[in-house]
Amino acid sequence: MDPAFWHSRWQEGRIGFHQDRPTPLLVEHWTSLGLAQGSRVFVPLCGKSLDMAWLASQGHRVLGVELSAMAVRAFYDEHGLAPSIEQHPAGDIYRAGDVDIVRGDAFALDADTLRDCAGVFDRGALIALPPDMRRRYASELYARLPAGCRGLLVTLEYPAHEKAGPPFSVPEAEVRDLFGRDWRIEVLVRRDILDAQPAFVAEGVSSRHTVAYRLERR
Ligand SMILES: C[S@@+](CC[C@H](N)C(=O)[O-])C[C@H]1O[C@@H](n2cnc3c(N)ncnc32)[C@H](O)[C@@H]1O
Repeated sequence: MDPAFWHSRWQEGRIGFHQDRPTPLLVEHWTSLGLAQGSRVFVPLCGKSLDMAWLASQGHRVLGVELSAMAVRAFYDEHGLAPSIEQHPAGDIYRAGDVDIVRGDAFALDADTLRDCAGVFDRGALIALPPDMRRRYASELYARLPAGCRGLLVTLEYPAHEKAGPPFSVPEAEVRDLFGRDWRIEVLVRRDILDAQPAFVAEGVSSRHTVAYRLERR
């Protein structure tokens, strides 16, 4: 899961994680977070996700971070936007409309950059990382988000011995272990998605759920 792994996924077009519509759980549950119009939302490991455009359409300012320049450029191209590009301590920052994306390593983002993020949306981010990186991700990156920040975290759960990640299975106990000290955690929904994912069934996976959590930074 080092940068070379993700760069080659983008270069070779192996981006099965990309969805051609906003994440349904985002659309269903985002308003329950009660974030104000105009507030800034952090989208870690954002790819070229349509979730960023959807959040902007809801009146948010969006801050994404993504390793792959190819993904960042594709996001703006596909929305007919011509971003400005400036230097940022963590990499280049692309800006257009209400969506800013830092092209760089999420772990290099400092607290100052994340200070005004009132919200965070995490889909395909925590679960894209292997266990040791998930611990760093929670204890370093999420730790830089400000008190009161509210988030929607989407995870996957499946018998981990039945398939190698990514995406990794991240059970509720691990979410509570990673985030429970600094974040209030509430399960919003746990949904059985095995029937909707024939590729997983073909690989021998016997159960698969997606879980949406509401997070609130203490
Ligand atoms: C599984 S994809 C999910 C992308 C997006 N969240 C979505 O739902 O389509 C994970 C993304 O994280 C990016 N990534 C991986 N490690 C990263 C890091 N340390 N910093 C920034 N981006 C990273 C990859 O290039 C890839 O685009």
